[in-house]
Amino acid sequence: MTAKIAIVMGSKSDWETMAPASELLTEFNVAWRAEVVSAHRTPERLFNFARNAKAEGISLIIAGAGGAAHLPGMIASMTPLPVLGVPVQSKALSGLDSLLSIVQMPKGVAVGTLAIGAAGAFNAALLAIQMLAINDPALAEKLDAWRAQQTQTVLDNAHIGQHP
Ligand SMILES: Nc1c(C(=O)O)ncn1[C@@H]1O[C@H](COP(=O)(O)O)[C@@H](O)[C@H]1O
Repeated sequence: MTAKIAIVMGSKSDWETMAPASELLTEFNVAWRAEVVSAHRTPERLFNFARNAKAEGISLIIAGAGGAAHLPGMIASMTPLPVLGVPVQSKALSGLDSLLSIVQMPKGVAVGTLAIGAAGAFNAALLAIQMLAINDPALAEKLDAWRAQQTQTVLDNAHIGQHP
């Protein structure tokens, strides 16, 4: 099965952050593939990946990077596919550097930026599923069920305490 979603990251050390995206996609049976692509360390690999992603059947790219996180923006500059950027938490600046370098794109090249860390990666996958569901009724039905279940879980645990 050809991957619909590509999850790319600047370093193997980002996988712990990005893995929740792959887990949610698997839960929804959306085909994905994950790989390390670094704008800084492997610029030619970045170029090849971004230039070929659409022809390879990818619909959407989730790109995570930390620190001087130029990866999502550089991919977005070379492909018409939507790119969702995940700021990976950095040691020196706790991910604020990653967030700002992903979110502050120049007008005309878009990256949809998620929250810092694993929750951002998870939500990137959720957004990707929501986008694919627009033209996939079976996926939309699964998504509705997933959301209803999430709401029910919160309601079941809504009572925190009382006195008397
Ligand atoms: N931000 C980027 C890019 C890039 O944007 O091209 N390539 C690697 N990195 C980031 O460097 C951090 C440290 O990487 P190492 O753990 O390999 O030293 C990672 O969070 C990675 O995303």
